[in-house]
Amino acid sequence: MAKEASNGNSHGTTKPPPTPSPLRNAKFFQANMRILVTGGAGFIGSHLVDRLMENEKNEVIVVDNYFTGSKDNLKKWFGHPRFELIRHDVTETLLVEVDQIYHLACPASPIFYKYNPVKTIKTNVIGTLNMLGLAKRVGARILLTSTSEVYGDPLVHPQDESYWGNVNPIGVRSCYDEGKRVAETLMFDYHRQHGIEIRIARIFNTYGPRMNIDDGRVVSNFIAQAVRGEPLTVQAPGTQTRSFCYVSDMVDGLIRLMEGENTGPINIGNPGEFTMLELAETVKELINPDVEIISVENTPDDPRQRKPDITKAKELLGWEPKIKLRDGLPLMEDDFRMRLGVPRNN
Ligand SMILES: NC(=O)c1ccc[n+]([C@@H]2O[C@H](COP(=O)([O-])OP(=O)(O)OC[C@H]3O[C@@H](n4cnc5c(N)ncnc54)[C@H](O)[C@@H]3O)[C@@H](O)[C@H]2O)c1
Ligand SMILES: O=C(O)[C@H]1O[C@H](OP(=O)(O)OP(=O)(O)OC[C@H]2O[C@@H](n3ccc(=O)[nH]c3=O)[C@H](O)[C@@H]2O)[C@H](O)[C@@H](O)[C@@H]1O
Repeated sequence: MAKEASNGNSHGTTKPPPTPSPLRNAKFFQANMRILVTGGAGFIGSHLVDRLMENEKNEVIVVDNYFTGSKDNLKKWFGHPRFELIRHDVTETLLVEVDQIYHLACPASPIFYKYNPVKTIKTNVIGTLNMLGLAKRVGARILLTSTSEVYGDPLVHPQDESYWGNVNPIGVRSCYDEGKRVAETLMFDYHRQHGIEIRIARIFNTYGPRMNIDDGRVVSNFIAQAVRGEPLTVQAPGTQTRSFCYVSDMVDGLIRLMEGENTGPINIGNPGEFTMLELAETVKELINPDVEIISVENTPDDPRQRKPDITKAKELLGWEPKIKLRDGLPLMEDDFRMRLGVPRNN
């Protein structure tokens, strides 16, 4: 029986997890860890798959509907005997036999999650329900990639995991932030009611190679604009802050959370905090000093400040980010220049 450590968030009596498949004790049992990654063709998911595939004991199954992800992100694994890719929408049930589930499937960029808000909420609620049902049937441990958006426009700064948030339930971002809040609730209800082993990561703004060029998120926008020689569009007022985590640090944090004994929720992010104006100035200085910085209209309910308190991640996972923004941006620039076909001048 797997031990489930409490971290103070796991209220009430917890049932033991369901018995894993009898194959686990079979004579010819193959010791590989079968890992499902939903949303594995996306930005963070594909980097996670790369890291999981480095371990020869892992078999990785990706399911994705390619709404914002792309097969291109995974092409180096096509044909690999430990890798499988399935076109599937998580709002439909899925029958696979796995030991762990990293549940990432959900559009993450505001322009994409607002494009079809009803589908976004279905993905968060029905998709998470389906993955929890799968975890229950096969006795798998499941990790949800939740978000700092569960804190809404936070009135507490920096945000620690005990803060319940300040979220507009009927706004244009609600399909995503309220959707993730329900997904977290479902995770804890399955944990308490059915003994499922759960892990919840609250991810703060993550950036790195493979983000969609027209993704709409701020780091990818600014880098694409700087590489193309276009003005950097700072949405007003520009004093709003974010904290940016490089994707390799994020993947490391997610794997530590999955492998550790704490349910979470645990903030995973880089506490270095920047205004959007500071970010634009840094991108301009590092990538293209000739570009202009302009102010453009913002979207409703944009959080005014965001910075993770990562005390819990440090203490419980022994994790903290290693890559500073000034070191991460040039790594992303290389990838964007290659995909945009714009070489460096020097
Ligand atoms: N990148 C960030 O800054 C950030 C911050 C907080 C939380 N997160 C969370 O991390 C996860 C991954 O984010 P990302 O930045 O890699 O985004 P992404 O858009 O690149 O990846 C999401 C993936 O999920 C797939 N997907 C979407 N809906 C699906 C559905 N119904 N069925 C199957 N697949 C579906 C997409 O096609 C895509 O491949 C998301 O759950 C997101 O909410 C990301
Ligand atoms: O980390 C998180 O929890 C969340 O962060 C982001 O949401 P957001 O912070 O709004 O991301 P961006 O769209 O990159 O916006 C960041 C800031 O940059 C500003 N911005 C964006 C784009 C742009 O061109 N210019 C610009 O100034 C926005 O107004 C906002 O204040 C992600 O897109 C969510 O998926 C994720 O869950």
